[in-house]
Amino acid sequence: MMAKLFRAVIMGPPGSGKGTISERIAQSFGLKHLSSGDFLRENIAANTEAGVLAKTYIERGLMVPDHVMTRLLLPRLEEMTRHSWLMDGFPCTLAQAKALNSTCDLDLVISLNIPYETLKDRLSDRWIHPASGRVYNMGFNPPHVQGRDDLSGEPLIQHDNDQPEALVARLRHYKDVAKPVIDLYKSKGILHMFSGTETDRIWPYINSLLSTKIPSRPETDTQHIPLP
Ligand SMILES: Nc1ccn([C@H]2C[C@H](O)[C@@H](COP(=O)(O)OP(=O)(O)OP(=O)(O)O)O2)c(=O)n1
Ligand SMILES: Nc1nc2c(ncn2[C@@H]2O[C@H](COP(=O)(O)OP(=O)(O)O)[C@@H](O)[C@H]2O)c(=O)[nH]1
Repeated sequence: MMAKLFRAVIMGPPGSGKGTISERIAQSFGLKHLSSGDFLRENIAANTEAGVLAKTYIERGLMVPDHVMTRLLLPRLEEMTRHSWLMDGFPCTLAQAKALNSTCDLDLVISLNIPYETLKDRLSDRWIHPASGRVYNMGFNPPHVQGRDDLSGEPLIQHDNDQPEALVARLRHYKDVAKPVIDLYKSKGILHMFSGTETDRIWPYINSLLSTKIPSRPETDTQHIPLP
């Protein structure tokens, strides 16, 4: 018999560790990690209609509008009816949360609450391998060779909007748009908030929460199937 499917969302401001923790969850529990940022970048690279549109916003440092995000993400989730997944970076707004609600029932929402100073330090030190989305931090998880991706050896880059000047505005925006989303999930009784300054100290709590919700690794046999 197939294990019950499990659907979760991870929320948090830029730099809060969504990507890092999502990778740990995917590894430990066999959920598929869906990253809205990676998905946007794939669509931009493939020049899809929605990708071309999304690019015009991202290039200007703006959030992609709700209707573009939902048009991109919801069909993808509908293809995932037989998978357990963890979504990172979507929903960002109440409109996105409502659209997601009409597509599927979430089991759990993780919200990361990390102090501003910590976010600032982490992001100014964040290096990314653009092709894969692999993320490094010069202190926390440095690449084996400085400035190079561990697997491909290709150069790492930094995002301009990870620098402190852009961060204050990004955080303010996150707080404004995330509040009603967090309230919605709180009212549904599925929100779990984690606070702290170190991923390694938060992780054991998330790990034990998920262990109570996902008794055995679901879909261990399908987790390596490439994304549809
Ligand atoms: N629901 C979403 C998710 C993402 N984006 C946009 C804003 C980002 O600039 C871009 C890339 O998404 P990422 O999640 O990869 O962006 P960051 O890495 O900059 O965000 P974070 O720092 O939160 O990981 O897509 C958006 O408009 N709406
Ligand atoms: N110093 C430090 N860096 C961390 C920690 N957790 C994550 N990072 C790094 O902080 C940056 C932001 O993390 P990321 O997972 O990309 O966050 P996201 O923006 O929420 O997806 C990355 O460079 C991570 O490698 C931590 O506990 N300490």
